[in-house]
Amino acid sequence: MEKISVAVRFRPPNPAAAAAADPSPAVAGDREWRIDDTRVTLLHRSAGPVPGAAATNERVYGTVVRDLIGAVVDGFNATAFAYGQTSSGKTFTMNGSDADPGIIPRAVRDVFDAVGQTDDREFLVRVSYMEIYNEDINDLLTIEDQKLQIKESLERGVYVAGLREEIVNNSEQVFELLQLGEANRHFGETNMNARSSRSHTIFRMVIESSAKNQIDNGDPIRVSVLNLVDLAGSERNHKTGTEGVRLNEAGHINKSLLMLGNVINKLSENGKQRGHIPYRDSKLTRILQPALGGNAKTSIICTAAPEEMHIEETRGTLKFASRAKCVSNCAQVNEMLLFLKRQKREIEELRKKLQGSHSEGLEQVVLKLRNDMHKSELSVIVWPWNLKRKGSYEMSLEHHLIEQQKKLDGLDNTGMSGDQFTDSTQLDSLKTPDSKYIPDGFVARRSRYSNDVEFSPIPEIWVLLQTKIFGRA
Ligand SMILES: Nc1ncnc2c1ncn2[C@@H]1O[C@H](COP(=O)(O)OP(=O)(O)OP(=O)(O)O)[C@@H](O)[C@H]1O
Repeated sequence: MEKISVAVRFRPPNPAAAAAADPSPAVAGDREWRIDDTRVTLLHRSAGPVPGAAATNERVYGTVVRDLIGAVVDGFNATAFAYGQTSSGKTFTMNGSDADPGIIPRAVRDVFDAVGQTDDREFLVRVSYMEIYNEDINDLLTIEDQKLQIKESLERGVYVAGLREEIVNNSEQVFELLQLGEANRHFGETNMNARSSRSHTIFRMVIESSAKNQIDNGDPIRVSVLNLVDLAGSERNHKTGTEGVRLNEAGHINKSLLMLGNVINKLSENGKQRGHIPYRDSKLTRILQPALGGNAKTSIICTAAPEEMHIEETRGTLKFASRAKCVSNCAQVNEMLLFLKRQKREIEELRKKLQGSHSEGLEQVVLKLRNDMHKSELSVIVWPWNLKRKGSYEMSLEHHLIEQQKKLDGLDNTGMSGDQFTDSTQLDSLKTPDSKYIPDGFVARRSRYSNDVEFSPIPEIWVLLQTKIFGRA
């Protein structure tokens, strides 16, 4: 069991947004936050200067995210997300600027650095990028608004059906995809933020790996998922001045954040008292379920605005931080030994049959093996990996299969019932590693999920023990 890591970050004062939200002259108020290493208190100005070193994205990343990346490459699931009121710096924290890149670009580079430095394993990395906008899930890597559905299966756990996943080999490819996703993402102007996120975004990297030259021994494949999440910010309509479309968006944003708060509250309660955890109350909590009390290492960066006028929102954010740091997760390396062994055995069987057989029984053998592969969801899940790993061997094997299929098609179609045989689309899917056929999520062993939470008291919200708090410059 491992507690969720929480950092609190105060952005620098933002006079423009503050003035828009409160046109009175005393924009910053008479009081200021005093920020020590693990403590935040509101003081009158007369109490003296506000301490706190400038918090760069580099520092935030190094404190609560960098370690997650090593863990993901080792096979653990991990999630990092930014939470806080509107204009408090969530997007700045996740995306950053050219001068100070945020968590996402830093994580992407570190993933590929770690992959490059791991000499004894081979890797396959896929990425996806989605947003939850007005409770609809959109794929940011495609142009249309697809309104994707959340599904659940024993093999995959909770996943988003139809989400595009791209195989990537280096950071630059990922940055191109991120750029595409950013262009499709919903932003809008409010009084408090000229470029306010109107949706929650989830950038995901799926990392598969296997020990080099060990496939014959049936070594396990590791599949882990890294989620980097930029939440939309809670907002008060009288401050943001929203109406019409923006008001409707704000309603959805606030509601889903409330649901997230409810899940965190429940998880932070005593195990015996907390009862049902309402993950299903919003798409956000459903998708983040493994990160909240489940099989993942999780870090949360709570962002806050320093102006006194935002005291209530900051208080709410600190309260959320206090609760979140009491939640325990149960992260384990995700390995898939049995499935790999089974697939390997099938392929070996096929290869031997194809080598030794010149009889008409060959067709039946091919049918059976194809049917077995079709039935095995996991063989689809590891398909891109296998294609990469065994390269030309498997491609030639497939080519052989397709040739056999064509022959059979020409000879006798009547023997191929729908559930027994693959159609031409499925044939194509086996022929090329088209991302359309790559499953969306990872394979979760649900028995490994645990909602157990260690019980510890919620501290005073002004005293966030062991929480790293970053002050302003
Ligand atoms: N630590 C920081 N250093 C410098 N500028 C910052 C920092 N944090 C935020 N800003 C600036 O403050 C403004 C608001 O930040 P940002 O858009 O990241 O807020 P947000 O929390 O994502 O808001 P929303 O919920 O409305 O999307 C931006 O102009 C951003 O560049």
